Amino acid sequence: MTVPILATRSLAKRFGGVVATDRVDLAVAEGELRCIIGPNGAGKSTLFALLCGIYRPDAGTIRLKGKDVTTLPAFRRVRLGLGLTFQTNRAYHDLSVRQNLETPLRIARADAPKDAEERFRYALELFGLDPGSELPARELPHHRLQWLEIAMVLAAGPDILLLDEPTAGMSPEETMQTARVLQHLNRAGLTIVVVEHDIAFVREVAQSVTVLHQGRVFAEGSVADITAHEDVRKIYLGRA
Ligand SMILES: Nc1ncnc2c1ncn2[C@@H]1O[C@H](COP(=O)(O)OP(=O)(O)OP(=O)(O)O)[C@@H](O)[C@H]1O
Repeated sequence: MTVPILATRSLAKRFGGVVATDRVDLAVAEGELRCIIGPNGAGKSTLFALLCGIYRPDAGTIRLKGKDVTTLPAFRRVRLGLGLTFQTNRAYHDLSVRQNLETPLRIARADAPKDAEERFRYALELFGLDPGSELPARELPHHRLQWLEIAMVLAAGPDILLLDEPTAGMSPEETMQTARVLQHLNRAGLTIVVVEHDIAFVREVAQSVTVLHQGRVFAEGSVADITAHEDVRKIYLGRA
């Protein structure tokens, strides 16, 4: 089997007496589009923070492109090819769209994948973002600001995109458009992992889904498998 681009082994994180992440094994193959879902308090945000390097795990390991990154801070993981977007938008609101995009382009990774630039241009086109726009980012509507942030991350040439609830605060139409763009980018070769609440979005994009519940991997499979899974339905209804 080829080495997964992102993998965890027995990953665990507790906060006092609360086990937020409990022996999580995750293996994301190159080229995959994986959604990580789960009901409130399932441990999604904690897992995301562990994968980014914001939290240090209490136990277990994280490998990125085969390299053990468990103790590496976020910026070192980004240099290795992890592209990150958070729930709070990180674009510079006082800078123009052009300036926001130029900054990450200047610091693009020297060993970025060869088609990274092409993917970035493709994303701009799909999102309808003009890289020469002098409009201050703060004047963009919320969904376009989120798209700008994804484009900024792509400008740096990641091998894998890790997104935390990218459609939070978007209308159903904006959510579906975001889903379609991520699908296109995935078909263009980008590996994408999305932590997401919105089931309609997950149905639209995911090839594979990991369901967390009480910090553990509760179920894993295709969208069809997961949506038909009786116990998954129960945990969403709070009955498991
Ligand atoms: N910093 C923290 N201190 C204490 N407990 C925490 C902390 N962060 C998370 N937890 C607890 O860990 C568990 C998992 O929380 P987490 O936020 O990761 O879940 P989630 O799936 O992202 O939930 P939501 O969908 O509501 O955001 C919860 O019981 C939560 O209360």
